[in-house]
Amino acid sequence: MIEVRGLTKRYGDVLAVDDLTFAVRTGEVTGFLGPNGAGKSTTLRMVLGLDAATSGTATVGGRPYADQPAPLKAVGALLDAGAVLPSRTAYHHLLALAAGNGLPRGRVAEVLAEVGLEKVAGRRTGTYSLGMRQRLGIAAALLGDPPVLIFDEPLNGLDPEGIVWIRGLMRRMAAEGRAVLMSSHLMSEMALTADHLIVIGRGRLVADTGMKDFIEAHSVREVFVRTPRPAALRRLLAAGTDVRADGADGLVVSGLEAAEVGALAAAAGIELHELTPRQPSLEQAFMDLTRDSVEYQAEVA
Ligand SMILES: Nc1ncnc2c1ncn2[C@@H]1O[C@H](COP(=O)(O)OP(=O)(O)OP(=O)(O)O)[C@@H](O)[C@H]1O
Repeated sequence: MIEVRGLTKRYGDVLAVDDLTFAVRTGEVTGFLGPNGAGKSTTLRMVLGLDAATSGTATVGGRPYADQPAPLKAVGALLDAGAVLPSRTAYHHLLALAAGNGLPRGRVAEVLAEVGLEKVAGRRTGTYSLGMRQRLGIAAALLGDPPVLIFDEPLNGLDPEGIVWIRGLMRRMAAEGRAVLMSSHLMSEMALTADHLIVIGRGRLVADTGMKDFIEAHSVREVFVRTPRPAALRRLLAAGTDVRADGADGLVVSGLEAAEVGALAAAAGIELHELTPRQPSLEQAFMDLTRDSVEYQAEVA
């Protein structure tokens, strides 16, 4: 439903998006990941016709955004939740959008209910919190009941209840057969929400793969083990195994399963107080994969 082919954007000397090709399928939530400055927002702006591509194409449902006869019915997007007139009420903001796009007024009440803003719909948006503005932006995206939804950092400013709500909304929109593309830097939430991932770094495609495959392919399986004799266990495990200390009596072992570590320790008579396989995380996989394409980085101990 969203197709990006050879998409490139140059700002002077900066190659913000570099020959990017990917597709976003219906019935799935696709996570759009990349370090700061990777080119995510620039890509989304080009898909939505807000920025002209230097070369390449981006289409939604087979057409460039500019050629959509009814854009809000083709694609709903939340890019910048601040882009609302502060003197307008949420109700009038949505009503103006509906009128301008030939949508029935009844949709306004429906989407306000969907995002939980009915009670505050008569307030000026200038008085809204960031989380309320995010919800209003999502209401606007849903107004035309589009088959394609694009959300740039929709979790910004949302409280824990709001984050869980977004997760449910995205999953439901995908289950209804829509294509949902969402960017976020919150990896734990992305891991719970997305089925598929598009990862970019310095404007280039780094990965286009299923969530599970991505985590498995880019993370190392580790086992945490606690013992009163860490030095003895370490000597035992040394050959071919990567072992590092974690606290006074803990070791993190990669390259062996928990059962193998347990068996080796038992055979040598080394007492264990804990033996825990560590689940590989999206965060770790993402950081390992994009380490070389991070532009702005502080040293992390
Ligand atoms: N209007 C512009 N003029 C010049 N350079 C720009 C412009 N917009 C973006 N860039 C540059 O293009 C690159 C990609 O920026 P973009 O905002 O698309 O990244 P991003 O992946 O969305 O980052 P973040 O995660 O920080 O939001 C950056 O180097 C940025 O400085």
